[in-house]
Amino acid sequence: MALAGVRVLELAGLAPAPFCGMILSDFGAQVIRVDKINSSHFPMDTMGRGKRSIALNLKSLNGVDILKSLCKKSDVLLEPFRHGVMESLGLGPEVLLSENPKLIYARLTGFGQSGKYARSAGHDINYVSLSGLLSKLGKKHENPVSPLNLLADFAGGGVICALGITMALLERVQSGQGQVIDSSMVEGAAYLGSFVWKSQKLGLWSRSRGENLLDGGAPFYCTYKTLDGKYMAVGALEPQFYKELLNGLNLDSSDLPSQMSFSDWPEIRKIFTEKFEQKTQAEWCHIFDGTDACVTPVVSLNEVTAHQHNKERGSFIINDQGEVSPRPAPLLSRTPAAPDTSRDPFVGEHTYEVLSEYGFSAKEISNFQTSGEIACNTPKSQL
Ligand SMILES: CCCCCCCCCCCC[C@H](C)C(=O)SCCNC(=O)CCNC(=O)[C@H](O)C(C)(C)COP(=O)(O)OP(=O)(O)OC[C@H]1O[C@@H](n2cnc3c(N)ncnc32)[C@H](O)[C@@H]1OP(=O)(O)O
Repeated sequence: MALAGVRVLELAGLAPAPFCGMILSDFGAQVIRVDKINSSHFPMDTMGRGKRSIALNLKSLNGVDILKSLCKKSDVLLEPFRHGVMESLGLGPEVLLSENPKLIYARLTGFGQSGKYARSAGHDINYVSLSGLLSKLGKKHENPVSPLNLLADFAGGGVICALGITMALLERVQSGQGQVIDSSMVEGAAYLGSFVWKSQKLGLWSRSRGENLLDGGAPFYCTYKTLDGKYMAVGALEPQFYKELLNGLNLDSSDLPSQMSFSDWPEIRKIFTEKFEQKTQAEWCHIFDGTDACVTPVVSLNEVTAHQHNKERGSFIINDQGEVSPRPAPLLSRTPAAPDTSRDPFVGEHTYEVLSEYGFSAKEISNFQTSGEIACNTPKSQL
């Protein structure tokens, strides 16, 4: 796998850093999640795939020293706390990079390491709001709506941070040096939205929220309800594809206003709405599948594995517990990801194993455990 041999320490966090760690693990890195000793055995991290867990009390001097020892032999440290937390633990970048100049120290936060909000709490919706993008999301005359917590937490956070880490790993091959990655979800989300800024001159966003080409305003770029209460997604932007949409709907373009006449969009939408309500989703799929009309079914999470296209590509995987999840993307031809199919680790399940691997003696580990600086949980004790 592409990241085989890369050793990552991921300090346990909420959603973005666990996803970043899971990406690295899916593509072959050895990821050790560092949990608190008093966490529940069942971690909040639902993205522990392929990771091992150690439970370490970072509020103790020995706990900090253990983490420092692990960092000396690691390639990447991924930390998810607000600015200042690592410094107050004595684990700031200056300290860890002076001990291991090759370490890549990735800091995945909402607001970044500087600026007015750097020490403030926040969540995805706050980061997307500050990025400018939330102002563009939602329906006409309604409040902005956040698209689940996908945009900042996962796209602008987990994925962008993983990109930063892989770029830093690549650069390190030449320079032999690590570096600090300041991955702000506000900036990551905004960066993903570069098209929104850079396409303003095309007039794509000149109207109010929900009235533009790609924000639900256009009747040929939105969803429609079908006879059986399901939905179809329509993305027939270009005239040649729009023509195919009209063909499928059995409409004659000469009976309709022009595609790009903004003022006629409500009328066109009404006609399309009435049409789509006349057939079931399966019937529409039968009509549109294999055409260039850019019309697809809105598939639910439960239906996703059964869809023929996804099936043919094996786009979703099932783990040993029968849980469905997306297969890691993208597909690398020679060194594809090979996601682990076993269950996620319990908190502290691998403390003993990992500390032994990193050179601690059985006696030291036992002493740390007795003094509450680490916790070792065995799978047996969880049953
Ligand atoms: C009814 C309950 C409802 C809860 C439901 C929860 C469901 C979750 C579902 C996922 C939701 C995802 C949502 C939408 C998100 O947006 S997640 C993204 C959140 N934001 C970020 O990750 C950005 C960066 N992080 C942060 O800003 C903050 O960590 C936070 C998320 C606001 C949380 O703040 P807070 O809990 O105060 O933590 P921090 O200030 O970061 O400090 C962490 C404290 O924990 C300590 N700590 C850490 N590891 C250890 C350890 N191993 N051992 C001992 N202590 C440890 C740190 O030292 C620090 O302690 P202290 O400085 O506070 O004393």
